Amino acid sequence: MIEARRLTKHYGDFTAVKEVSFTVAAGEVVGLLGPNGAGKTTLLRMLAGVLTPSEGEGVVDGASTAADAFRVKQRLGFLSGDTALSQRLSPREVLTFFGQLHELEPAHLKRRTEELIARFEMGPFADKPCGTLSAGQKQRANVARAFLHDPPALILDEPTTALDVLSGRFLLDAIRAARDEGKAILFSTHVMGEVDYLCDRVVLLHQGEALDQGPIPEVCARAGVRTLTEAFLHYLPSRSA
Ligand SMILES: Nc1ncnc2c1ncn2[C@@H]1O[C@H](COP(=O)(O)OP(=O)(O)OP(=O)(O)O)[C@@H](O)[C@H]1O
Repeated sequence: MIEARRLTKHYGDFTAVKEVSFTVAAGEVVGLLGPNGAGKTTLLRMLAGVLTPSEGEGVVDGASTAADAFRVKQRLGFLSGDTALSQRLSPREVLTFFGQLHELEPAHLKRRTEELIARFEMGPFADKPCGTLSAGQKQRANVARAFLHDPPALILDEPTTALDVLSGRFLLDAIRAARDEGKAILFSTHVMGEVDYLCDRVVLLHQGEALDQGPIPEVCARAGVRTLTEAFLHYLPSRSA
């Protein structure tokens, strides 16, 4: 459903992502893990079709990010780390605006907007200008926007950023529910607890390279350790030199 095929990104002489390949199947949550600067955002932006790879390609639901970026945007919900909501519009207006861009039928869009406002507990602030909302409230609106057109694939860049423990848990449960509906979900994080709670498989990224990938027990077993944090530490000394 989501596929990275030898994705590579050079910024001048610097290689931010190097020949990374993996897949995310329908009904699966894959965690992209890596320390600051590992290349997670760069990789996710290439897969979402908003950043052109230097080499390789991304595929979402059969559509190539290079050849068919429009279809990729139809089939994908993308939560970007730097999404800025219009300061003057309310979350309800933002959802309506993006639903119109996705050409959702008006009655369906209205129902879907109400459903997401209820599901993400946005009622108390749904009609306030986004410029007046807290970071966590804005993040809920952004997540609702990614879910709006009910895409079969979701790419979420550090979705729990700015959320308190309760809101974060609430979002992780929403991701699980989406997985159970058969969606393919790829999300990035450096919070290992989220990964244990949510992920069927992980991709460990460091300095632009995939160190290992697979189900958590297998990744840990290959590194000869018990936790993902230890798995990272196992690989890092030889790479950071
Ligand atoms: N436009 C750019 N020009 C040059 N270098 C860039 C650019 N964008 C990102 N980089 C570099 O590429 C590397 C990977 O950045 P990226 O934002 O993908 O990492 P990340 O894993 O998402 O980090 P974080 O967890 O801190 O958000 C970093 O060294 C960053 O400085």
